[in-house]
Amino acid sequence: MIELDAVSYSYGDDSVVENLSLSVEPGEVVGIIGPSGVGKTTVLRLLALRLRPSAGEVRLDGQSVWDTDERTRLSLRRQVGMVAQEASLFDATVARNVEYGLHVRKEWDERLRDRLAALVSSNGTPEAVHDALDLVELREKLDQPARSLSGGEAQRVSFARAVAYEPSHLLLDEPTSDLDPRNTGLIEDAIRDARARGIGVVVATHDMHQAERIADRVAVLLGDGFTEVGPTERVFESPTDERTRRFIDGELVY
Ligand SMILES: Nc1ncnc2c1ncn2[C@@H]1O[C@H](COP(=O)(O)OP(=O)(O)OP(=O)(O)O)[C@@H](O)[C@H]1O
Repeated sequence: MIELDAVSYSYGDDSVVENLSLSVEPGEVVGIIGPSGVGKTTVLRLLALRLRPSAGEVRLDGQSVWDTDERTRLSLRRQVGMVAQEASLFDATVARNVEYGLHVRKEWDERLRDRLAALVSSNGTPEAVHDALDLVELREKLDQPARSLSGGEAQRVSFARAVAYEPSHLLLDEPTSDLDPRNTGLIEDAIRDARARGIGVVVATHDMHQAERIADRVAVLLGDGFTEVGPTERVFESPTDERTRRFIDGELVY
């Protein structure tokens, strides 16, 4: 479980979020919804253990991440996968791109090296790569150069790369913002599959309908903090906070 406990963050003197608390359990999808520029990416980077909060505590499985030494923190960080808003694939095949996540782990983790050796299938591509590409329905593109993919396919490969090394948590920043309905549906299905595998998923989105479709719980980020965190249906149907209600009803314009 990842927990933010009364966390604040500032870029220089500019405070972005204050006193945020949120926990993400294995096997649940949490939606972070809020208008553009409110700080959703910042919250994801705090959850990804990449930004050190200016106040408060970030814990992974009960361990206070910023109170450990750097080596421990790096190993904790490798348990958390993050997919940025823009797909950033390198100029190689789809399979090599997905394998990349495995190699990063492999360098640092001897146990995974052994496991990978056992998993390599007959054509030399680790089974985890096939499996991850199946999740986004792109196995047939294994040998295709990544540069030849459509935008939607590239997003799906980025997703596959992040799940390939089986993170305990997966953080997705606007995963479908530029995608057509079919690619959006495929990514949303892959999110549900990741949840079924026990991964704790966080999706930052300004698309409230998407949050309604896929999130078990939502955290509504307005101003410098969460106005409300709770089960999706309850928050959408009967928000307890007046600002949440106005945001959901489209009355709050940013
Ligand atoms: N590296 C940075 N240095 C200074 N300010 C930053 C930096 N990154 C983000 N900000 C500012 O912090 C605020 C929150 O940004 P953030 O990217 O977290 O918002 P967001 O909700 O993810 O936005 P969007 O939905 O448009 O991606 C913005 O005002 C942004 O300009």
